[in-house]
Amino acid sequence: MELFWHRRDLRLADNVGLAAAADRDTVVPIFVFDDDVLAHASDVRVRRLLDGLAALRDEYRDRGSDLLVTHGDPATVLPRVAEALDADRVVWNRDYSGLARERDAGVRQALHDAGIRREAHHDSVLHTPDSIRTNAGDPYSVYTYYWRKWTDREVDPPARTLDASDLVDRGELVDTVDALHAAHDDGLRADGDERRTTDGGTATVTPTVGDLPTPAALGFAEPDAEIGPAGTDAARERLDTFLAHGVFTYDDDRDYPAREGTSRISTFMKYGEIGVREVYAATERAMAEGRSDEPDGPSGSDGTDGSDGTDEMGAAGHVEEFQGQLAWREFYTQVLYHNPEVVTENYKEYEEGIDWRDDPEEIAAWKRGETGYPIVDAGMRQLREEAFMHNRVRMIVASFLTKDLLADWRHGYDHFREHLADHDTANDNGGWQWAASTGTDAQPYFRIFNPMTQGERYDPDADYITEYVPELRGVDPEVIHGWHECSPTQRANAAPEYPAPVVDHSERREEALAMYKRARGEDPEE
Ligand SMILES: Cc1cc2nc3c(=O)[nH]c(=O)nc-3n(C[C@H](O)[C@H](O)[C@H](O)COP(=O)(O)OP(=O)(O)OC[C@H]3O[C@@H](n4cnc5c(N)ncnc54)[C@H](O)[C@@H]3O)c2cc1C
Repeated sequence: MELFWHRRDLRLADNVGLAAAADRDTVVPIFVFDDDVLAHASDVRVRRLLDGLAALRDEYRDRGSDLLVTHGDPATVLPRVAEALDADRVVWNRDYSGLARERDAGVRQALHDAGIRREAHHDSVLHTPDSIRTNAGDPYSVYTYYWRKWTDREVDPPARTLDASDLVDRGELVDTVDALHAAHDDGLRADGDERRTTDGGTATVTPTVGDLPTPAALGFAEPDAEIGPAGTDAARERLDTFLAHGVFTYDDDRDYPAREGTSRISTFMKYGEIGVREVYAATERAMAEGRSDEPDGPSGSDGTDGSDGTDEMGAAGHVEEFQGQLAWREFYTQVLYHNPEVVTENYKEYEEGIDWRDDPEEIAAWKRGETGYPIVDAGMRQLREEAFMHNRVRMIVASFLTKDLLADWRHGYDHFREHLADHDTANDNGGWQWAASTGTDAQPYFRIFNPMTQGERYDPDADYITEYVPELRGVDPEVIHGWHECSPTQRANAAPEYPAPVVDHSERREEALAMYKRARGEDPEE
């Protein structure tokens, strides 16, 4: 029997490590609540994780098995459980952040010391972080070049889905765990301290069969945000709906937050409830179907003339654009893998360092969604309400924090980390450093989003804005997009509850340029 350690791969389909274990022997799956990981978690993400685990456990139960659940240091728990179950091997899928790699090295060592075989697989990306490098052998720091190689590579098909015959029967699991508990109680009588975790907590090291803790038991509260459904079925439903319709207009719609123009699969991907090979294979099928549906035969990003009613890009081109987002995810994964310090440090250093203004009141107004810049406030409120924010709006609010409020990107990253259900260290950090002009392939420092024109262009009827900012409902979109130019009386007449802009964009733009010039060691007056 093999013990499979689930982490960010809460699924039985297209799970490389799980399938490899099942190809050799029957499998017992386990999830370990690790205090070191929980120390970086948030109410939103703990709730979402528990929902994902419940869906995973139900899939095991549907197959006559169950998920073992325990709490403690994996380096202590896993050898102990593996020994108790007499498992031949402990198997997991790799995680690429610095913290995860440190933890995994500790677990590998502990298993080695206990004489237990162990095996780690690449699973969460199509192409491993080390596999795509420049011709000189360096990791890529510019996405466009990375993408060219990424898109040329062969892709593995989805790994097989486990069925009941791959799994240890639930009854057997219950008996084994009962025996473990009995042995544990003997141990408790012997030394009285067996149930304590390495950091002195009160975790139950001995696993339960499928019992999930409440957020409170893990030290977290129920979040206020409405978090969407979890699990592989929900992920597939979302993806299928998107690939049947939205993907064929992806490049036209993806920047408009009021349209359902993107897949919204990021949270499922974050928890690994759908495998990336499965997603990719589905996009390839959509691409083939899109091509065959086009009246004049295949077309792509090389272009049709649009005269036949298809848009210029062609259906396949839209699908390829969507695949490009999967490549962004892998691009940022390899950035984090090769530069684990970016979690707290600028990727791109400025000679003199950036002298951020960091005004606490302005940052607080940004967090509350009360900056008086409607598109920014709508995004910040969507984040609190849905634990999600549209990509275009993430870029706008990130630019606003760093280049209008002149606040360090780390304030924004921490806030997103707390509130986003799809928070992914690599993507979140990559997005923030891009916006702050400190990252790989970054937005040049002199390119500064104008929040009013962004709102006007991407939410012309203010549908997105008024969905999340009720104070502006019923106000003419022109007034909304011109809010910064309105007089106090006009504002009081149109939407008395909505605040005036906290800063003047034009002034702050100049200050931002000067701040970055100083950071570059240049004279801001020149
Ligand atoms: C400041 C900032 C912070 C961000 N934080 C995160 C984060 O914590 N987690 C996260 O998954 N994405 C993050 N993104 C990227 C992007 O905003 C989200 O992936 C996207 O909005 C998710 O919606 P979707 O699934 O509908 O995307 P779609 O447009 O349907 O894209 C499909 C998938 O591709 C990936 N993807 C799309 N855009 C990007 C991107 N720019 N970078 C990396 N991967 C991408 C995601 O896995 C996404 O689910 C951030 C972007 C910015 C600017």
